[in-house]
Amino acid sequence: MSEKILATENLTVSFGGFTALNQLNFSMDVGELRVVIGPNGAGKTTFLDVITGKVRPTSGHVAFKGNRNLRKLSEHQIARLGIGRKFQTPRVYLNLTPRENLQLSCDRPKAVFASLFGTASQASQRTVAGLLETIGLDKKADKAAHLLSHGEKQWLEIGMLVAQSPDLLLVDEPVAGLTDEETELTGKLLLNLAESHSIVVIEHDMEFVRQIASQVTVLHQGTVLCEGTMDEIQTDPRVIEVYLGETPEDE
Ligand SMILES: Nc1ncnc2c1ncn2[C@@H]1O[C@H](COP(=O)(O)OP(=O)(O)OP(=O)(O)O)[C@@H](O)[C@H]1O
Repeated sequence: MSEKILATENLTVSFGGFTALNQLNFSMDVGELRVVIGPNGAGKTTFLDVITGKVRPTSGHVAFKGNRNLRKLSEHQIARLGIGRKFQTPRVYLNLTPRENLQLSCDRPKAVFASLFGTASQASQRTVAGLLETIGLDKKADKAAHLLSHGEKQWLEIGMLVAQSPDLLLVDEPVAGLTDEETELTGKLLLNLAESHSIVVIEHDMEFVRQIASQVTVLHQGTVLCEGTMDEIQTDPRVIEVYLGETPEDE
């Protein structure tokens, strides 16, 4: 049996009387890139919130690398176990350069001191140089981050997450507000990272989902409606019905 990086078991989250996640069972293998889609309010963000410890499950479990005891851990402790999350809006230090942002993310908090005093180790300098190339910002490495486009800031933040060597990357709507060209480059970046990371991507842009996804999970009313390849889910009558009789591209 293949090793699971992430598994949820009958995961339920209720906010007062409202059930945002309802007995959700989900699992993915180590090294997998999984895209999670679903109509507005399906529970996608809550799903990420409960994995990262921001929201506590009302019942059920989240297991990360086989560890079912996440419930007792703080958000910070869960992050340190190896889960990195990319929020929709980039959170980079705008007055620092991409190189400095990445240096700060490598091996915190030691790197804060090292990068402030210009003494980053050769190993961390090499890691940063490699990351700058991976995220396509090597030519803009030493310009202030506020001069970057929205897409470039998104890539920088993805690079900052990768600098912390997470085992699992959670990426929430990475192409919202990006140009078509930036969207395509983001897809290439995620596919490149997927060669060495396990990644969950939440996304609405169906063309982008088709570009990156081999396996798609459709959430609806807090539970898994179906899973499969993009071709399988796009022709699944349940998915078509959930998207109110429209094709998922219209979402
Ligand atoms: N803290 C909260 N208190 C009450 N209800 C909440 C809370 N957080 C989320 N919800 C509700 O839970 C449901 C699922 O929300 P969630 O944000 O997870 O959906 P989503 O699939 O990410 O939607 P979208 O695509 O619109 O971002 C929504 O109806 C939302 O209003």
